[in-house]
This record gives sequence, C-alpha cells and structure tokens, in this order.
Amino acid sequence: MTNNKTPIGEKSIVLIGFMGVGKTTVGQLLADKLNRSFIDIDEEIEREYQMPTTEIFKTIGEKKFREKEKETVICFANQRGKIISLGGGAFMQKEIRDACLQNCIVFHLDISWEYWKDRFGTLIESRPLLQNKTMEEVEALFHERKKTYADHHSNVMTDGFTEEEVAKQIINLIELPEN
Ligand SMILES: Nc1ncnc2c1ncn2[C@@H]1O[C@H](COP(=O)(O)OP(=O)(O)OP(=O)(O)O)[C@@H](O)[C@H]1O
Ligand SMILES: O=C(O)C1=C[C@@H](O)[C@@H](O)[C@H](O)C1
Ligand SMILES: [Mg+2]
Repeated sequence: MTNNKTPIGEKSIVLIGFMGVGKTTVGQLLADKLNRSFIDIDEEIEREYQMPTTEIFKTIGEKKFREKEKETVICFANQRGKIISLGGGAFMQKEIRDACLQNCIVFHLDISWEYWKDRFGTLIESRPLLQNKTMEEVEALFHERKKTYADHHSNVMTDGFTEEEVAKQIINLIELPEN
C-alpha cells in the first residue's frame, strides 16, 4: 500500500522558517508528542554563553554567534532521533543547509507576511535583528529569506493554525518506524 507520508526512520526532524514563525514552540510540542528529545539551537547557544541572544549580539557580536550556530547545528544534525528547532537565520549558512538536508528531514514552517506582521510587537525585544529596522526593511528580509527556506523536504503553512495544529500537521506528514 502506498501513502503520501514521508518515512523518517530514526532521522532527526529539523524545523526552519522566519523568526517568530513558531519553530521553538512547535518543536517542543512535536518532541513531547513523538517522545523525542528537543534541541533548540538558540537555547543551546544561550546556555553556552550564559546570556540571552540580544546580549550575545551586543557583547560578542553576530559573527561569533553565527560561528557558534554553525558548529552547534552541525553537531546535532549528525545525531538521530531528535527534534531540532533552528534559529531564524541559521539556514542562511550553506554548511548548515547541507548538513540538515543530507542527514535530517527538514520542515519549513511557512507564514505569509500578512500574518507575520502582527507578531512583530511580541518579537522585537528578544530578536536583535528586528531592532533598528523599519517595517519595510523587515519585510524585505522576510521575502529575501523565503528564497533560501525554499530548500526543504516539506512545507507546512501556519497561517490561521494554532501551534498545536501545526504540530499535528507535521505528524500527519510523517511515517514513523514501527516498534
Ligand atoms: N501558530 C501560531 N499562532 C499564533 N502564535 C504563534 C504560533 N506559533 C508561534 N506563535 C507565537 O509566536 C511567538 C514566537 O514563537 P517561537 O519563539 O516559537 O518562534 P521561532 O520560530 O522559534 O522564532 P526564532 O526564529 O526567533 O527562534 C511566541 O510568542 C509563540 O507563542
Ligand atoms: O533570524 C535571525 O537571524 C535570528 C533569529 C533568532 O532565532 C536568533 O537566532 C537570532 O535572534 C537571529
Ligand atoms: Mg526559536
């Protein structure tokens, strides 16, 4: 019998998409539902530097953050059976894209600009890349990055869906190994 589900075996699931689309929230829900361990790359980096991302950007700089991000994603992308939520900018690095696409199943959490722009106010405090940008500049970044997120295994539209519904959509798209 054939179906349209992606058999994932023990491969790790990676969530990509623009900042604030819900990668961390949905990733944690997925991990709970699938009984897999959850890795949030931003949280891993924050734990290592013992400070929030905004502070890392201010004191250590974005360049060092990106280097640590690359090292951290590549380390986890080589592991099996995990749910891994990337930071919004991680997929812009080719080595990260290659490692995730080769070793894991990559889901793009998609959102339209119309939906995303209402989330701006809740995100600005904790996302350094949104600070000191006009809404037009954020919109340009949003559309520019979508071109790179197009490199994925499966797309999940989140517009109008709760975090819980998005997690369920992903579960419906995959075929887990039988125990
Ligand atoms: N489907 C959804 N509907 C409404 N709000 C949502 C949805 N998904 C996430 N949110 C909310 O959006 C905010 C950002 O979510 P989250 O931190 O999971 O995004 P993210 O993709 O991990 O962002 P980043 O790329 O910066 O790590 C949170 O307040 C979360 O509750
Ligand atoms: O979109 C981005 O470039 C970022 C998103 C966040 O997840 C963090 O990784 C950081 O704030 C940078
Ligand atoms: Mg996140």
